[in-house]
Amino acid sequence: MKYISTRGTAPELTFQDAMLTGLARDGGLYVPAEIPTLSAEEIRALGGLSYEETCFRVMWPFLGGTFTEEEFRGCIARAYAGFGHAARAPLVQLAPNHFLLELFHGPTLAFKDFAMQLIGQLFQCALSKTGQKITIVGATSGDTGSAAIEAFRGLDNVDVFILFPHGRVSDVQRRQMTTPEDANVHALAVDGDFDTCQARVKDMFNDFAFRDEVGLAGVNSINWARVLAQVVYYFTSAVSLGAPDREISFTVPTGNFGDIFAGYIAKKMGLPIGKLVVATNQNDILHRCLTTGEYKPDGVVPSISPSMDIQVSSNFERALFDALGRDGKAVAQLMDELKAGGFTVPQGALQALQELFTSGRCSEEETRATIARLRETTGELLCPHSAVAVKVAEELRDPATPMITLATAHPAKFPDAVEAASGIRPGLPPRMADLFDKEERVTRVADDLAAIEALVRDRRRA
Ligand SMILES: Cc1ncc(COP(=O)(O)O)c(C=O)c1O
Ligand SMILES: N[C@@H](CCOP(=O)(O)O)C(=O)O
Repeated sequence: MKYISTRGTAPELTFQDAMLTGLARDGGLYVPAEIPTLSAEEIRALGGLSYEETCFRVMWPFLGGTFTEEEFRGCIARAYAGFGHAARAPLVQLAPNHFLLELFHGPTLAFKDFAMQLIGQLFQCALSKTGQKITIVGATSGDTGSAAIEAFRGLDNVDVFILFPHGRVSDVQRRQMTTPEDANVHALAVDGDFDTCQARVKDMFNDFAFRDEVGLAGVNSINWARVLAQVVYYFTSAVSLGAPDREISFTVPTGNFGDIFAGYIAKKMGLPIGKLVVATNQNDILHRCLTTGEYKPDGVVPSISPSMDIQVSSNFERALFDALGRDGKAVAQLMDELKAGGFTVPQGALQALQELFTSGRCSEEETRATIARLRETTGELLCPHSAVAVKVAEELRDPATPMITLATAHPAKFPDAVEAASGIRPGLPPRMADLFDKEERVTRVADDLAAIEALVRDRRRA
């Protein structure tokens, strides 16, 4: 199994190297050269299996011998042992043929834990063999950062630097990143928005001298292993509703396009997915692009679903690569145009994307109203991101096809927004009860690549 870059000129890598490398050296993202498939019989056989066993069967064909079966099973077992629900990703019914996939029972209460807990284990397993020491840099709009810190804190051979937009994450999200005491984790509050943070992370990867000096690695969804681990819950949930013998649709609250791209991979692997619905908040660049073909970022507007406040959506590049017939040169050209302000998706590629993805947008008012209405009618208290998706799913779903809407975070991560909408203030689980009593440790940084690199050099342990 080989991994290739979406821009076509970086070296082909194994799964392990793609995982430890993060961004490709030509600025692209790694994808498998070919997508392995599961037959209808193999998918049917997933019925009734544990989350962990499904995880093994779905991911194993992508690993290409990087880990032994025993090592990989051990990583999976350790990754999900700490989840607060026996099913790991339980489904609850909202309405006839409309289901919510609760992805917030992991240690940091967001869907990021599914991939981050697992790649934390996979990194440790790989690094213990190579003896390498690495520096992880990550950008977050709130959830990736805390999940990464939780997965990698306390490790001797890994330093972690998380860039988050100053003043634009919830208090719970910020404290999850700033209160761990471990010496190997560093929360950096950047003057800017998430796009600024992600751009600086990519700049660090594109500065080869720095990259090689500090042994840079990435745990954002630019890392293929992150996306792959998120494919699993599409299988567990669809199979529990009758796949492969009936078609299932999904609605995904979308920002960096990683989670919905995992759904697309599940479909390519053979899972019969009907609609894949991209749900955006008022930062609706993906909805506009899928409707008109124009991709022109015009500034992030803060919303009550802050983790989706993104305009430069990393994984869209992976979807474009396939829609453009895997033409790395064409992708590189569009990405150059993006740097200069924006691009127009060529007609054929747009049509290919529109055949795969449907999209919708949910306003702030609609998000609040959906939180309140769902609480009243179903008892389910949604986080604002999940509410965006529920609203869009309600509008776009076909009543005859089961729709699974992804609930990506626990409402207690956004207590102010949820309380303002529903009158109910969601509480954190008892294990996090002291979050607001702990001391915060955070460094405020300007949007200045040289200064950020200097800080990383200075703080990482020799
Ligand atoms: C709670 C929540 N929902 C949705 C999203 C969007 O997911 P993606 O960036 O994979 O599109 C994010 C951020 O990634 C998030 O943290
Ligand atoms: N919403 C994310 C943004 C980063 O996404 P990633 O999936 O690329 O790590 C966050 O919460 O940080």
